[in-house]
Amino acid sequence: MGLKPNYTFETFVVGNNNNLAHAAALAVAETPGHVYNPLFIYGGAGLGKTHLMQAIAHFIMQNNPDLKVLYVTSETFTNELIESLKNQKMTNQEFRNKYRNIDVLLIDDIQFIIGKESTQEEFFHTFNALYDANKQIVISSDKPPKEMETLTERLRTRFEMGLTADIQIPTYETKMAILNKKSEAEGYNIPDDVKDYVATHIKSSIRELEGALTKLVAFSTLSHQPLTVEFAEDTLKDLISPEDKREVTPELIIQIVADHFNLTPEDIISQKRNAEISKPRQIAMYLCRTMTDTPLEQIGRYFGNRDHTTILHGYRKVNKEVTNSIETRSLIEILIKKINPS
Ligand SMILES: Nc1ncnc2c1ncn2[C@@H]1O[C@H](COP(=O)(O)OP(=O)(O)OP(=O)(O)O)[C@@H](O)[C@H]1O
Repeated sequence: MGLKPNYTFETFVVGNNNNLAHAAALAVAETPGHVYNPLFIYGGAGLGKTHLMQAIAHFIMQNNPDLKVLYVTSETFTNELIESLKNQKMTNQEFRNKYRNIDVLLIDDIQFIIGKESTQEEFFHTFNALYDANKQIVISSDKPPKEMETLTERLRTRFEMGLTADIQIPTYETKMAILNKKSEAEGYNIPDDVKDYVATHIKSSIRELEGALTKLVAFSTLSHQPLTVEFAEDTLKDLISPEDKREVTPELIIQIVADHFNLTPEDIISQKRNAEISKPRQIAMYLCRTMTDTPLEQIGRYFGNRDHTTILHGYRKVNKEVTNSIETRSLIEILIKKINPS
């Protein structure tokens, strides 16, 4: 049934992004069919749904070996259903026996069956047969039942009958704990500042977090280079996607421009007209126009409710200087690097 041996509760790091899902999974594993039925776990890609589902399967198989446990992806369920309808490999009766004569059904990535009517229909009957016999059902999905648009109402209400638990994006602390656990398990020796770099820059998926760690260790071993933050920056530049970089906003630009000229953001947005302030202010306006998609009216609001024509004037003035003066050009380049360091 394709279980990964290391997808157990022991290797699963609990953080506040997944503690409800983890507690529910453990409760279900300890007393299948008696607590939350079905248990519906949802969350984004690579956040640990499969790991948790398989941990339930491992736990039950170890502690309750008489129970029949079946873990499948909804893709396998669909493919086997199609085969059975065509009477290939298995008959429809064999299909039903396989999915109904069990004590625990764990079905991963249910979102793949929801667009297909005949599969939904068959799953509906499978669900009812198991549920009526007090058998445990665990389902995972990338979104909660209420957001699954093509799901039939009768399946939606069934999915919501037990407990719905989500897994969120991990916090920095959870990511560090996962990196530590994984390094320990694999015998990696990774400096703390490198782990900190990875945990700070990989934001949305634990799969990517693990991938980054493996890549760093492999590349540093192969190239005989020490594992430093600089090495990590260079090696991981393709993995760190634009959305993982910090967002450039007018506020950030105003802050950085103010810092650069030893001013405060309040100076920049003030009505003061002396050149030491008005010049940096126009540079900030220029950078807001070129580095963000914020409309001029909105930029005006960031600059103490100035009119959009004032912003446009500031932008044009600096733009002209950028074309004509090397100093202004290099100043702008420095500021752009400070705003968007990668
Ligand atoms: N809390 C955690 N502790 C330790 N490892 C974790 C944790 N969460 C996820 N992982 C690891 O991250 C990787 C991705 O997890 P998994 O495959 O379970 O994600 P998923 O949510 O099922 O993703 P998908 O929706 O793409 O199927 C796995 O190697 C898993 O072991």
